[in-house]
Amino acid sequence: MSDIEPGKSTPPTPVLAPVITIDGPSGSGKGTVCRLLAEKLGWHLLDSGAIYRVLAIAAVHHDFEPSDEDSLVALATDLDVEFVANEETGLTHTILEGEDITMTIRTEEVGMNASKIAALPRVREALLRRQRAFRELPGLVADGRDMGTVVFPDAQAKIFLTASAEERARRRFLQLQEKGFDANMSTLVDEIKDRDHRDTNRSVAPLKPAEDSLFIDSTEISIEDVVAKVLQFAHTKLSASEGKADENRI
Ligand SMILES: Nc1ncnc2c1ncn2[C@@H]1O[C@H](COP(=O)(O)OP(=O)(O)OP(=O)(O)O)[C@@H](O)[C@H]1O
Ligand SMILES: Nc1ccn([C@H]2C[C@H](O)[C@@H](COP(=O)(O)O)O2)c(=O)n1
Repeated sequence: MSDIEPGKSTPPTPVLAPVITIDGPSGSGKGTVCRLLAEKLGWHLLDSGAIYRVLAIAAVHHDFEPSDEDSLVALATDLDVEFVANEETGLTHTILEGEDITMTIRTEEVGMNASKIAALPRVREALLRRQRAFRELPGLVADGRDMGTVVFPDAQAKIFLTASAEERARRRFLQLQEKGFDANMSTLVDEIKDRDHRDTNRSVAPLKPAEDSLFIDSTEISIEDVVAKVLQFAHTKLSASEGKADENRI
């Protein structure tokens, strides 16, 4: 027997927004490339690293140890965070428990703490729904470590973006100098390698390329060329997936 009552039409199937994922290690350019891509396409943007960073700051505010999984899961579940776009500055402000933490979330120290709590399986689980809620029409560009492997395994186009540790440290060095901070190249290389090791070797959702991803090494490629490569790949994949959807409809 059919579930549909006579005279009533079939309810429309909800349309899942398309997703482009860019995963990769710290400083490979994911954030920059995702932002440019989202602007070009007019799509939403998920900076998943920012969520782990906010949680790391909240943990310090609440005096929780990075190993206190129960407390961190509770904090992650009810995390009081807002990402507010400022049209004038073009900046997205991060507001945690009413406090603007936009300037503090980008430090290496916060990145390292985020990497530590991100290794806890139940913390990752608690943040899944929050990340998936960013998937809205017309589409989403998602930046992180496990976007293509765990959070959006059905993404239409997956990219793994990397660069040598030395080049990533050099980029971070320039970024810090621009902001007027002191930095030391060899310390930055060590910190980057340390974070890579933790993110790659954790038991849950480790940093690795999804099997169906395009691998780009940006060590010697400009930002503009990386964006062009990603756009070309995404167009091909999105056209193919639209074609498949049409076939299934016939
Ligand atoms: N291909 C590139 N060539 C030169 N500089 C680049 C390239 N890609 C990114 N950069 C620069 O490197 C710095 C780091 O880039 P970005 O913040 O996008 O990296 P990320 O992968 O998002 O890092 P994180 O994961 O730590 O947030 C920025 O200053 C950016 O302008
Ligand atoms: N999808 C993600 C995003 C981030 N993390 C963790 C690991 C990173 O070292 C840290 C900070 O991320 P960044 O802002 O530098 O991209 O957060 C993760 O495990 N999974």
